[in-house]
Amino acid sequence: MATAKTWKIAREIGDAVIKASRNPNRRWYGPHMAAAVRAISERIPLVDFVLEIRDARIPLSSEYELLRKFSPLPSKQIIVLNKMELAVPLELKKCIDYFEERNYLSYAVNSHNKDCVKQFLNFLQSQVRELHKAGHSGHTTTMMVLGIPNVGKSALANSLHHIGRISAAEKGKLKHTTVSSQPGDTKDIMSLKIGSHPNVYVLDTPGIFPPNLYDAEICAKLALTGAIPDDIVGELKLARLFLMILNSSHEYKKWAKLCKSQDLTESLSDESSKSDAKRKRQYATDHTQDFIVHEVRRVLYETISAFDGNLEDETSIGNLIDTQFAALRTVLRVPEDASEFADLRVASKIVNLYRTGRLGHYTLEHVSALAKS
Ligand SMILES: Nc1nc2c(ncn2[C@@H]2O[C@H](COP(=O)(O)OP(=O)(O)OP(=O)(O)O)[C@@H](O)[C@H]2O)c(=O)[nH]1
Repeated sequence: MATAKTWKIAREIGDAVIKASRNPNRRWYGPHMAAAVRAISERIPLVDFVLEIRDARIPLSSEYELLRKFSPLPSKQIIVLNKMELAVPLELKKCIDYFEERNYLSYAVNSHNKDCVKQFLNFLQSQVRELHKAGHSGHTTTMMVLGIPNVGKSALANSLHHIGRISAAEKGKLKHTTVSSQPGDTKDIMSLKIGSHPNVYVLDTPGIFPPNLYDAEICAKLALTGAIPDDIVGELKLARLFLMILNSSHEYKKWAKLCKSQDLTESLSDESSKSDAKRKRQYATDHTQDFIVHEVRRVLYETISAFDGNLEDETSIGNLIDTQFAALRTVLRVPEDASEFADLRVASKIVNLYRTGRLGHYTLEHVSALAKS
């Protein structure tokens, strides 16, 4: 995953996903996906651009394989590596170079960042101008946003629509396409205007997987990044896989200063100190979440640093993860009486912290692996 190593737990997760995809009661490729594929295939010959959205953490595994099945395809196809802030910056740069060397147009973006979306919009406008110079005669340019579930298609379409250069009257009637942390929530194609003079529209589409998934390692990456519904695998396994990756990476070393600097837990418990009381007010109100993240990082750093087992060995790391789960219960304030579900609650929070980028940057596949394909 983060390295070339394939963990046993990753294979278990991948196998569970493949099994679910073939279970007639669980299959996500149901009638709604078949209908969405039909609707996309009818409209795709009419659009000027395709924006293929991928997850920057898994730039290959999040490929939208179905794209090659549609015909005719517009000549302009852009690979958009979304959630760029969650990936390792150097790996992202290598990935963009990798696509460029193979004559793919690609662009990295964070759909939640206004400046980043503005720059992307400028890039799209330049592509529209190129299209017009090349003889595109229409007054309207249409781009279709495609991708597997949960890669951020709707979030990007919304951000482009909100930031786009459209008239004040139109700004008063802004639309929203559904953004959700659950995969598969976009059900229909929706058109959003992102520019005027000339008019530019994006068509947001439902996320689609191919009917059958085969590769367990790819499926594990899709599950960890949130493309597959969590209940198929269970958050416990996902959290353990993430900790496996974290424990065998160097990311945690960035948190060394958290232990060397003042211990926030101790300082917060010292009610008599005026400055501590001030800090406590700060963290107990608006910054509770920041404080928890700080503490989670500290606990992870300390448990890894104190570990004298083999960080290359899965069974050995498994023991470390057990210790981390126990230590995280306190930090994450999992109530004592919830012991039966305590690990589940810890797991759920760890998965959430990972997916929102608060536990560091992880690119789960590297250009060296891509180069083999
Ligand atoms: N960190 C981060 N999260 C993002 C970004 N873009 C989208 N998200 C989050 O990713 C999740 C999925 O976003 P959506 O826009 O609903 O994804 P989608 O591809 O339209 O999903 P489907 O409806 O399954 O096709 C949501 O929780 C978003 O807030 C991004 O650039 N960075």
